Amino acid sequence: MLDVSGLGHTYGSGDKAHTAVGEVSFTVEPGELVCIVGPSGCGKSTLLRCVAGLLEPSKGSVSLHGNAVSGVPDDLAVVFQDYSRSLLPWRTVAGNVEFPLRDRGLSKAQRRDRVAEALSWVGLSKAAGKHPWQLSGGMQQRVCIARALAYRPALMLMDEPFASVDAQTRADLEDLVLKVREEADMTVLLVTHDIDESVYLADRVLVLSGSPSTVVETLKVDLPGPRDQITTRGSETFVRLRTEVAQLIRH
Ligand SMILES: Nc1ncnc2c1ncn2[C@@H]1O[C@H](COP(=O)(O)OP(=O)(O)OP(=O)(O)O)[C@@H](O)[C@H]1O
Repeated sequence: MLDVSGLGHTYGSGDKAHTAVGEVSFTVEPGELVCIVGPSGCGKSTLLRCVAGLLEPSKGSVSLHGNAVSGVPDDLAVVFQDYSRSLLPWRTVAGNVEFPLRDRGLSKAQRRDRVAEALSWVGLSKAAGKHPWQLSGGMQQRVCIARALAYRPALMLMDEPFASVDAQTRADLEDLVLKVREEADMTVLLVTHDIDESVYLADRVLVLSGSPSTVVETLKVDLPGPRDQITTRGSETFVRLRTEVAQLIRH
């Protein structure tokens, strides 16, 4: 579905040039959940912004369904870390989720059904009429996830989506992503700096080196489903994989 080939990005030029992403190649297959993990500042967000078409890479290419990405593709939704700046404060929760659907060629009834379905996936049906500022941080991030789901993108990109919420909410949101990904048959590419989170969520973990980043290793996560915060994280396979990722990042 997604093919990233020889992608690199340099900010600035001349003396001030800074190469954030060296050369990165990978693919994501339909239905996969792939996590990108790497040391702080290695260029994870830069890479994701290039994949999203928000930033033009200095070299290499990105293609979605075989079509070169230049500009933000229609078939893609992004969930950012900063949920408070992602939502429109003057619109209700339902209004925020509906907002991107206006250009999808859907009738009013279809839009209403999609909003109701997405809000029920994230457990926010009862908050449909509230405004973002009336919700907790975790609930606001659930609205952002619902908005992405209602859009039904071929690919959902998530940039450190749980970094700004408390530990318990983070665990709940991780499980929410695993659940809705099954229900909505989503393909997800998620960036995180949290090694445990990457192993817990992913089918494959892509480990990046320090900046200018390259792919150090791609690890297949052979953990059985459904995953569970306590038993999965306590399993021998989980501990082996998280140790492997930690060692790869350290080198
Ligand atoms: N707009 C910009 N102009 C210049 N340099 C930038 C810009 N955005 C990011 N950088 C630099 O590029 C490098 C990679 O940044 P990026 O945010 O992609 O890394 P990251 O791996 O997502 O970091 P973190 O894990 O800390 O969020 C950093 O050194 C950063 O300072």
